[in-house]
Amino acid sequence: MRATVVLFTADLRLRDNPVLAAALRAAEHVVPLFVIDSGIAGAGFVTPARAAFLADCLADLDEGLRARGGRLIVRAGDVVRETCRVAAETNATEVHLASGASGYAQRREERLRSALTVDGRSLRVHDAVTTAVAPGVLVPSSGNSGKDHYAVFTPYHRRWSAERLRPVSPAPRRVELPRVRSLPLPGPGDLARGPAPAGLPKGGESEGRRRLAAWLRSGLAGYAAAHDDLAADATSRLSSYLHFGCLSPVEVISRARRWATEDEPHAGAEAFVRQLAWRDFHHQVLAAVPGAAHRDYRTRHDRWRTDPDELAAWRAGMTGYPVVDAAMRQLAHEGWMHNRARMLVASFLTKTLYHDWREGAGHFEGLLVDADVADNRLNWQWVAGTGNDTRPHRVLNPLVQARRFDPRGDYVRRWVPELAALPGAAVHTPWRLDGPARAALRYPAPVVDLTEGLARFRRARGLD
Ligand SMILES: Cc1cc2nc3c(=O)[nH]c(=O)nc-3n(C[C@H](O)[C@H](O)[C@H](O)COP(=O)(O)OP(=O)(O)OC[C@H]3O[C@@H](n4cnc5c(N)ncnc54)[C@H](O)[C@@H]3O)c2cc1C
Repeated sequence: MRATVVLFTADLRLRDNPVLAAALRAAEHVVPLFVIDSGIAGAGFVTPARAAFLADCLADLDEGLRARGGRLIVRAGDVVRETCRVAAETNATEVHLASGASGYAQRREERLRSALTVDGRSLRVHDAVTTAVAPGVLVPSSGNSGKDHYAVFTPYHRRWSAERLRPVSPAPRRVELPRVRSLPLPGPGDLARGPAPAGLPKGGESEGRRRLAAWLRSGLAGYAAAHDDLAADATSRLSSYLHFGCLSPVEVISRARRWATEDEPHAGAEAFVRQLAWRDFHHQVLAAVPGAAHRDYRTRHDRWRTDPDELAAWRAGMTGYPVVDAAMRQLAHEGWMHNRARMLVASFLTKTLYHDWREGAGHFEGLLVDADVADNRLNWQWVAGTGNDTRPHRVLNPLVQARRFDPRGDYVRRWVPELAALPGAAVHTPWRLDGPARAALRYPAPVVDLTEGLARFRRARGLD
């Protein structure tokens, strides 16, 4: 019987997975393979939070495959060597893989293609698996964008919105496997050392689908009005499920759009789908400019400050600016942070303190479950003004942001217990308390004066 291999990467799902569907069409026997990739672990990308989430994803995928007559085959080591080995052991003629945007994913694809060709096998790469619209599909005809990608979101979004998405496909009924050796399914401790954050969500396709259904039922309607409200926690929290591919972006978008037309055109669905366009936007930028993971996309000739104490205070949520500290503590506790909070802590680090965006991106990657090279690195660059923001020098004032997006102070009180007794918006300005009340809080004084920070940034960028 003919066999083919599916190499699962950032597409850990059975439903609406074009990679798996194509492999099943191509051969009677399919080997669903996951390689615990020494290259990814070696790059420090498998943190305790992501290891715990990934272990859940693999267990759920295995369960789904077993219910269909198969199971997940697990190997460990160099991803190319192990994949070729499995293909040889099972006499597979083809390997199927989802395309990826990062430099690592692009190199993996090239290496795999050459190694398989040497063995007389072929690699089939599938697009629109990890993104809704594949990088390179939408290319600007002219203007202030790159040649092979859009550098500005608004025109990209216009084209993206008009794009017809492929139809959503169901999970396969049966997956038949040839005889093949597998390692046991890894637990979190086999993938990374150290404890995962206490507030970590469960990973996997089943959990992702439960959350998507609940979100469409009772979250989406209020999204446009409430998504920026820090205390309301009114966003989908689907990012980690999308990052690991437990959910298909095509399916999420299609269901949100269908929900909107059933319930008449809806601002909530539109605003939500727009955020998913941002995701594709960053992926197409990174696919065209993989070096933007490490280098300025648009240099501003910054000579970033280094101050280890300031950086440590920012990381620990001890800057003396309550909304910044609340967000940094939420990150440490949950492995997730609200988008508005990500923007304001990133602006605080890169503009008010004027530290290198790579410091912040690296810290986020150490803790975020949804940490994604494209979304993390390019959002950091967007906020730092070295990326695709059309207003690269804007600075978010944490006090103004706090009053606007946490007007009653509930978000801060939830995450900064030292300040829990301060009422209403007074929680945002603890430095205004008189001496003894202030000292009793055991909460640090601000690490920087906002006016001075702003002036320093403007001087550094040559704006004054
Ligand atoms: C400095 C910084 C770093 C970030 N790092 C990441 C990251 O590593 N991984 C990641 O998935 N997102 C990242 N984001 C984007 C965004 O903050 C998260 O996707 C969002 O907070 C996830 O919560 P949610 O699923 O509830 O989002 P929702 O508001 O429900 O949005 C729905 C989905 O749209 C996508 N999305 C939303 N906003 C953005 C955005 N600005 N850019 C790209 N995609 C977006 C996500 O997939 C998200 O799940 C970052 C943003 C900033 C400012």
